Amino acid sequence: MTLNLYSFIFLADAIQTNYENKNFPIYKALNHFDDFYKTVYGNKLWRSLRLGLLCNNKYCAVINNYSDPQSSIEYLENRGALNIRTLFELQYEKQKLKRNDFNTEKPKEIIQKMEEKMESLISDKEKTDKLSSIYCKYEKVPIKEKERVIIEDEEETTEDEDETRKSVEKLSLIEGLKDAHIDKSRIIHPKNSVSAATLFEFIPATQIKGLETWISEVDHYEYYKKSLDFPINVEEENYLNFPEHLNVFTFEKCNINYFPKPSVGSTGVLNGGSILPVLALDLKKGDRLLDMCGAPGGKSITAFQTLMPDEVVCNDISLSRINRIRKVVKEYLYDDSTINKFIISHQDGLSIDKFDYFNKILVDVPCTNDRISVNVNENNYFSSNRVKERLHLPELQCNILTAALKLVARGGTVVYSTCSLSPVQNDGVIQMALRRMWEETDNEIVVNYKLSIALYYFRDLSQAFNPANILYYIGNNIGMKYGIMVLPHLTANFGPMYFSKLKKLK
Ligand SMILES: C[S@@+](CC[C@H](N)C(=O)[O-])C[C@H]1O[C@@H](n2cnc3c(N)ncnc32)[C@H](O)[C@@H]1O
Repeated sequence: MTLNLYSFIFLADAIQTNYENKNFPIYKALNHFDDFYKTVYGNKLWRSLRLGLLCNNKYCAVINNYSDPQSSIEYLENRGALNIRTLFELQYEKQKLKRNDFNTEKPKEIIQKMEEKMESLISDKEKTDKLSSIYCKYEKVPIKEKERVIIEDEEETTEDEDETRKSVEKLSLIEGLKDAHIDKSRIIHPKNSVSAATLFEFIPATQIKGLETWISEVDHYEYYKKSLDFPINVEEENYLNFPEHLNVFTFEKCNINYFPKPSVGSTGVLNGGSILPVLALDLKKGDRLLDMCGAPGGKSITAFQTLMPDEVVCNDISLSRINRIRKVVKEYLYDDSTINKFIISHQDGLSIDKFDYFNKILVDVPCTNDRISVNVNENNYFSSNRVKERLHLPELQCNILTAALKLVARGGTVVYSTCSLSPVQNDGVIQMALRRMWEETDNEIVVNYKLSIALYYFRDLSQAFNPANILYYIGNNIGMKYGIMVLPHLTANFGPMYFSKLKKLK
């Protein structure tokens, strides 16, 4: 099914009724995000994200190599689904040809052929833009009165005005930095890593302790924004090793087809953004992977399906969620020889003490899970009995990430991810954890900048994840410093999914 205006109106109508009761956590969550994310993303982008969050999200199907992969692949291909690996490979090949030998006739022909092939696979940009403009104007989901007035009165900003605003923001950041006390003697690997000034400017989570009642997330964000700085010039790696045995299918932009219910064990269906943090792990033969907050197991199982790691430990603190992993594993990895390589562990991630054992750690931390928060009342972080827990999330996230950075073997990689749009839970936590590592250990950690975008220096999205733009709506100019963000969008309704890659040099 291809998305058109009518399906959009239908979707928007369907979601309206859920927001009538102001005591519902989903109403509170939406209200909170309206206040906070408008200041972060700007009114126009937030309205588009909001609509994406409120509509059905898009999925990916991961082929189970322990079932009958070939027939599942054929089945999905016949339904018009795309293998994400094929898209990555095509796009990389194109990039390489353009880079290496752009002047000879042959590569040009090949590039043209590839472009034709890509065009036949993905929707044309014109269609996507048209759709975006339709749903950005269409507002059916309730919004607060004061905001409604602003929206109605608001004039659209022109591109020129946007550029001016960006350069003013950039200038004020640079000005702010001039005043900062920079102790240059403490800067490690100035080219590759985070400067001391950056680390020390950020408000530590511990200082927020006890002040939750009066530091709003918006103020926290303002504080954090001040510490965005410095241009980075590193050798970039341009290509990602897409594991050859990992087959993940989805539909192109604007196509909102659903996957049919798979026969048990043949394919696993997961939120489409989830595959990207797994790819960021860059799994190699012999790796030992710890998925520190692993339940219900979607990412662990995807990592296992690469057939690369010697061992995958899927850990979680919650027994009920651990039981869910057990069920999923029974369905998907029923081969006894594989069970020994896929280990389920039930403990607090903070107390795991197998130091220097794992060379890859995934920390998919508990977070506000924005899509769930605005759609499901049950067990919602915005219910009144979970306020404190919610406000402590960045602190918990920072503790878990710091524990993973301490645990991972030297030379190893930690990938941090959330499904929140909040910069405090994303780049903010990375920055807090880097600061703690700096203070508490002698380790040298670098954020893998090949994966990051620095808005204020207009660096492009890294080459490595460039092909993902074909399927996902990736936030290119949204001020992300340490990671990549998949944004919800009606034409590609994945995410939100933020991920960042950190390496322990020594
Ligand atoms: C976002 S979910 C993980 C989803 C999972 N990675 C997947 O792809 O299916 C976060 C998980 O963190 C777990 N968690 C929270 N605190 C934890 C801790 N201290 N140690 C380990 N797990 C924790 C929660 O129980 C929850 O299952």
